Amino acid sequence: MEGKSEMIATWLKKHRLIYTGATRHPFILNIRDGSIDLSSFRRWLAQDYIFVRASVPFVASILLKAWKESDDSSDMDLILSGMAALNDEIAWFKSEASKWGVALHSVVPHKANLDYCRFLESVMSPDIEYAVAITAFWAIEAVYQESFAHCLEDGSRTPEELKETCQRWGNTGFGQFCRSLRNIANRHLEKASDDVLSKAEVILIRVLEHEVEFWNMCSGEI
Ligand SMILES: Cc1ncc(CN)c(N)n1
Repeated sequence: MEGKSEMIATWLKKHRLIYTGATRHPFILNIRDGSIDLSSFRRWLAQDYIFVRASVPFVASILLKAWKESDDSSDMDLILSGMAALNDEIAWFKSEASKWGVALHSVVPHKANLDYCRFLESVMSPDIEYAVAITAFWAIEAVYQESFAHCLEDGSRTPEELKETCQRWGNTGFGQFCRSLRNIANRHLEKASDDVLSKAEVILIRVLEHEVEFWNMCSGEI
């Protein structure tokens, strides 16, 4: 096995194609170039609300794993701040939905969303090691950070009414949060057995696949 000190960088190089597929999906490129169909945006808003609610027990399970398995108490502080961010996110979705005329209580989850939520639930199992689960958490957050930050870069023509959404995940504070998660994941992967490393690599690929399917669903492609 090659050097274990920056496993995430090694895997991102190896799986660059799917990573780019998740972070530069047409749904995001259409926000960035201003051609997004607003019915796709509404679909995203409704479906992502369901996903964010399912993320709460997922992040809680990681908090529990950190408490049991981590040698560094600052891991818990970071994960707890991620929980607090989810609380804000849920409130934001509610107010954004009322702005866009989306009735959140009557949203039916699409298959890609159900599959992704089911996957989250599988990672909550106590059998899944902390290093594996934190790798999944990092990947889930990093895809949104990289995607929405791209919509705010110089040269983007993101519609004014979508800029707040892009800021939510594309801001530098969230970027720092993702870097800290990545550092924690790397630190635990460095000490992990080859068996755990293989599981973490597979989980990373699964997250990226689910993210692509999620964007496809929002674009109305499935
Ligand atoms: C599908 C998806 N992936 C990631 C995130 C960022 N928490 C999200 N809100 N939704």
